[in-house]
Amino acid sequence: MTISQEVASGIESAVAVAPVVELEDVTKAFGTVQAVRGVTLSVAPGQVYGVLGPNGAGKTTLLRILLGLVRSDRGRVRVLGRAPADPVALRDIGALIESPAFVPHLSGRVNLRVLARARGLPATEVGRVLRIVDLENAADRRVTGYSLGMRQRLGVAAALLGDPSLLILDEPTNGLDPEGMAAMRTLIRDLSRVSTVLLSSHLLGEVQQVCDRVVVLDRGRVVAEDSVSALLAQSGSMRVAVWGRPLDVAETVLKSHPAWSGAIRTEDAEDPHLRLELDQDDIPALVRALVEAGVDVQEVRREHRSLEEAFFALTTDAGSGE
Ligand SMILES: Nc1ncnc2c1ncn2[C@@H]1O[C@H](COP(=O)(O)OP(=O)(O)OP(=O)(O)O)[C@@H](O)[C@H]1O
Repeated sequence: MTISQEVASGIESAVAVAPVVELEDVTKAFGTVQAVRGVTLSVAPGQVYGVLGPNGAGKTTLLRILLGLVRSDRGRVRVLGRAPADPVALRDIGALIESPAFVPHLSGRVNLRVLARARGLPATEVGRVLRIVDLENAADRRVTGYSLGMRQRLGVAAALLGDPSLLILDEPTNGLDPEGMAAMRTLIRDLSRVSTVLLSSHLLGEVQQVCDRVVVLDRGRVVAEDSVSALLAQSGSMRVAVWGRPLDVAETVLKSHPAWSGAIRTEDAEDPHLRLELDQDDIPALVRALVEAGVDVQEVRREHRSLEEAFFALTTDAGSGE
């Protein structure tokens, strides 16, 4: 490789990995309320990135900072390599923040046309985004007759006008029924093939299913920032269910071991077994101890904690230090 080729490929890879969103020590207070406290994170291109946290955690404030709707008090914010509200960056960002506002007595299509025209986009854009969100059949009906799910999809369609490379969606599944949620989830995954998606949610199951990476906020602070799988893996203990005979002996063995003394026998008479939390992956040691005590181990089942449990562990731990 010549030096110029090396430089070119270096530039290419630098561009390829340049974060879409970068926050460094970002803080925002509203009077005495510290909405966002020292948040640092980075969103890579093509990711579905979740901003997760309970009510009041600072999720919406964070998204509003990215869009330049709120100014941070401190810290560095870069969106698509530019400052928030930079017109060049804004042209390449689609956003759905809180409930989308549409003219209710106009059709979905006309609402989108108005928005497209205001942004100098061709009318063909409207057909394109309606197809993506699967609203073509309802496009000529008045928005007032739309279900909440349809309105949310219309909101996403509006955000998609101009084919942005970054989509910011605030609670996109909020208020939707399970069917609407599933449709939105599929849509978000589809969209992530062409755009980076940053979404906020307090619905952990949703985030677990749709996001590649998440930041967990609690009272404005980052309590975790990682891939969903890593967050689940590192979230401490896992739960294990043990079937063995005689179960009394198995119970005595486990209860006499300091790390496993929390084992409990299930109430289920039809399917008696023991359940316990393990601090680390010490299933082999547990099986060995049981076998050495003469227990026939029939089954040991590992139950992964959900992101929900991991999340509550994180936010509870964070709160206990205050
Ligand atoms: N414009 C504002 N003026 C005063 N306080 C605000 C303002 N915006 C947000 N806050 C406060 O900042 C904190 C974080 O609010 P934010 O809306 O960002 O949280 P959230 O995680 O999006 O919560 P939710 O899930 O309830 O929407 C809250 O205590 C909220 O009351």
